[in-house]
Amino acid sequence: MQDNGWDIRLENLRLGYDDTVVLEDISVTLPAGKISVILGGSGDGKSTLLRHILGLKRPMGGKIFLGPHDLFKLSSKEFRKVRRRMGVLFQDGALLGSLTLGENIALPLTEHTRLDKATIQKIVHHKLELVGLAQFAEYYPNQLSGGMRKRAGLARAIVTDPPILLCDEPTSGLDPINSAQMDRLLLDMKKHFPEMSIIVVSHDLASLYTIADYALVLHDGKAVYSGGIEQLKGTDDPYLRQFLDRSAGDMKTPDLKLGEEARAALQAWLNK
Ligand SMILES: Nc1ncnc2c1ncn2[C@@H]1O[C@H](COP(=O)(O)OP(=O)(O)OP(=O)(O)O)[C@@H](O)[C@H]1O
Repeated sequence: MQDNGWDIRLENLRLGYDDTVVLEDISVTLPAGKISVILGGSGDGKSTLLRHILGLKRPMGGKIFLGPHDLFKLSSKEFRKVRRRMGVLFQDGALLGSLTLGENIALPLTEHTRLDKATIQKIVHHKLELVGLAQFAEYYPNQLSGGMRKRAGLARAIVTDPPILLCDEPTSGLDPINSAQMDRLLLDMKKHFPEMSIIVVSHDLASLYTIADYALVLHDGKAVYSGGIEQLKGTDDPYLRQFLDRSAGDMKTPDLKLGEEARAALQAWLNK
């Protein structure tokens, strides 16, 4: 299976659940060797798109190509093979509490490969080094901070050197220092794996400006922007501007008055 540079190509995608269409007309290529950030407001379909790219759900229409593979045309054996070539960093790191960090990170290799123990240990150590956790291999997840658990989740996601790395809200729940560290790590991943397609679902605009080469913005069931980050920064599209400037647009706080009578009654009760 050729692993070099898997672009993710979405062709005329229509995604949804039962009779409800969530996203339509999505035709975008998320390029290999770049960090693409998928942005959108709550409920705009980011997780839905991620779920489909992961092959967990079949599109209502259109195609998803991962590198040369037309995801939903593969035989079940090929499908499983392709799935294994996707590293996923889940929001909470998704580590198993009963296993040490080293064992957690080794898991995809012990489960899916016949590599010998010494080789697995070497790979695990290398990945832990990449995320700055080499000395914590024997620790259990509950002995680590949230930021460290996310970094460990990243080490596990890349343990097989996958051509595709999908990260779901990698900075959510992290303080600014840990968020900046995670951004740095994702940039390091790009350097270390120059052909990897790194896809990040995020709400975090600071992180977007730091890590993204490419952005896909979802809104109202459509891709309202797909392209380079520099063009996005300079956009004069009103929705995108509002989104990027985090403004509430022309929404105003309504001028509601409680009314003298109610205010007086409240005051009287407070003074009792
Ligand atoms: N399993 C499901 N069954 C039916 N509808 C769903 C399901 N999951 C999500 N939806 C609907 O699909 C739409 C998009 O949801 P999705 O979770 O993809 O948005 P999101 O952009 O990831 O939101 P958030 O940022 O809040 O996580 C929403 O209207 C949601 O209610």
